[in-house]
Amino acid sequence: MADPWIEAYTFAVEIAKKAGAEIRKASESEIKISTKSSTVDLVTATDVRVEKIIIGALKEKFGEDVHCFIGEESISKKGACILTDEPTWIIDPVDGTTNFVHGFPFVAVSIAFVVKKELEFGVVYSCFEDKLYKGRKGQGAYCDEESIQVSDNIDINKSVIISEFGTDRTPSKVKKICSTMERILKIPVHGIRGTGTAATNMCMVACGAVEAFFEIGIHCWDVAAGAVIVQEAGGVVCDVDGGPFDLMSRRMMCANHIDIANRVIKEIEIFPSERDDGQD
Ligand SMILES: O=P(O)(O)OC[C@@]1(O)O[C@H](CO)[C@@H](O)[C@@H]1O
Ligand SMILES: [Mg+2]
Repeated sequence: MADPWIEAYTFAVEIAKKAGAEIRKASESEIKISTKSSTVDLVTATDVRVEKIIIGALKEKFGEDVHCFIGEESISKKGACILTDEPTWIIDPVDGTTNFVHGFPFVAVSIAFVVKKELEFGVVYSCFEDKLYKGRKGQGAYCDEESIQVSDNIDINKSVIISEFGTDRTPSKVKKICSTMERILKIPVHGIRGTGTAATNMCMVACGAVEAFFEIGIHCWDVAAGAVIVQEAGGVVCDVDGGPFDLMSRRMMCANHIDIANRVIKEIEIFPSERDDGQD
């Protein structure tokens, strides 16, 4: 049977690179900053413009009303993200906006494609590193054209874990995030890192640079593409309580091996987070 999504996969790689070039060009001019859910949840005109470029190119290529779209900067204006069985693009045009504003060189374009609620493929372009990560269901994961695999280290005491502080400054949440970081450090692990973009963090798991990444408070557009790439690189993706991964839950754990995931999960102090789809 012909591969129905190969053209979409190839085009996603092409448009991610074009979007990355736009981000690099925009970084050379003054960046005007606005805020969203909190004073530290930043958005710029580049986020909005790059998302329009990506969605516009996809609609031109595949037809105006053929696919559905969940984009960070368009959806957030309308509220809940409703994922149907229709072929759907899940897009974060600039993952790591704070980094983009500060010139911290980890900024990713994240494009995922979901069919019948199944992740079909994911593309993450780290545009200042000029590294293109991609993964297709059943067809492996790559960085540029090189096949990538998760780390083979299953000794937690020899692991590096990624997590983030997020953009919610509610004191009770900040306390739980910091306490979780302290508990993980004291396992002990070799270190805790964070690039400031979930998509790139997941690619660090996929290419074996770290053993695990988890975060509560991310959105579907931050992790959809990375989830495919980690799974296709031989890793596991689940909920922060060890249950099945739920794309709309705004929480995620990914790791090179279930034993590492479960060991880190023991230290996570979970706090509630509204779902992307608005369900309870
Ligand atoms: O708003 P952005 O930049 O698209 O994404 C937000 C984000 O970069 O912030 C988190 C850090 O807490 C990341 O995990 C997540 O990807
Ligand atoms: Mg973003």
